[in-house]
Amino acid sequence: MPVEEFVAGWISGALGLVLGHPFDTVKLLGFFKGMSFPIASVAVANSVLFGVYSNTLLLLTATSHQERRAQPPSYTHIFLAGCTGGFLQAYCLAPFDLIKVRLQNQTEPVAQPGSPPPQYQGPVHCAASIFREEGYRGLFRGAWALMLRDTPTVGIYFITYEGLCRQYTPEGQNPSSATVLVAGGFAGIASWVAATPLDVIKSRMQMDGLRRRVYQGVLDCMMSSVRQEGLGVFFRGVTINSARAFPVNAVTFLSYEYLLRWWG
Ligand SMILES: C[N+](C)(C)CCCC[C@H](N)C(=O)O
Repeated sequence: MPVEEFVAGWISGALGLVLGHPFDTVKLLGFFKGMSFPIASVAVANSVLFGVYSNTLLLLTATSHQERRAQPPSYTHIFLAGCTGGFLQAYCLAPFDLIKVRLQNQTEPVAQPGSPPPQYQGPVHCAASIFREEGYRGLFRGAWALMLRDTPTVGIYFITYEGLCRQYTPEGQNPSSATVLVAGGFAGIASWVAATPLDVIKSRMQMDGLRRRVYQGVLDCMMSSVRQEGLGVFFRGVTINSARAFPVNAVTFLSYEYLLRWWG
């Protein structure tokens, strides 16, 4: 199994994250709080995403990444490989994403004097507390919603990226840096716009169970959110998600492409 895609995915994910982290946390006014933990987890997830995508394409089309410019894979194969990558990365990401959401949600904009200390002291303490209070399955709270969010939307991610690259690149050539940046940025926006409805539901499921269980499952969470807040609830955060997605994914794809070219 070619491993360079996993390594390139690892590094490019980390670079993208450094850029995206302030956007990710600004929703909750915490800014650079807890940077090292997301770096590690996003790097792992991105490595799985790109590694599985590329190796699934290899299985489906029998072309390695070096051969793909000369023999471009079909969009159906790109979509299927993307969905596979999205599905498996969601599984690996689930506990890390849960911890991230729990830590971000306890961020107070201004520490209130005399207020009780935060429930979780850091990622390890958070994981241990969830395990103690909610069991092993507690670490996978919201994982279904995460898989539903990422399986189709990572397919959309790679289709958009490849489609835009092909549009602006003469046949058989490598896309220019500008093309990779723009195609990567728009791939990020397209997949995040599509992912936002389930992203909202996923985060609610992950926060559920902290005090008492409110939702029965993904569908129940969707229904009660719509009932209480209207359809607009599915677009909560779509602007900030898109603003974050452009630079993060422009840098992710640029570094991924260049690392692979550099390694041959
Ligand atoms: C599928 N979904 C839209 C959720 C993410 C796809 C892009 C992944 C990238 N690491 C990022 O964080 O933007």
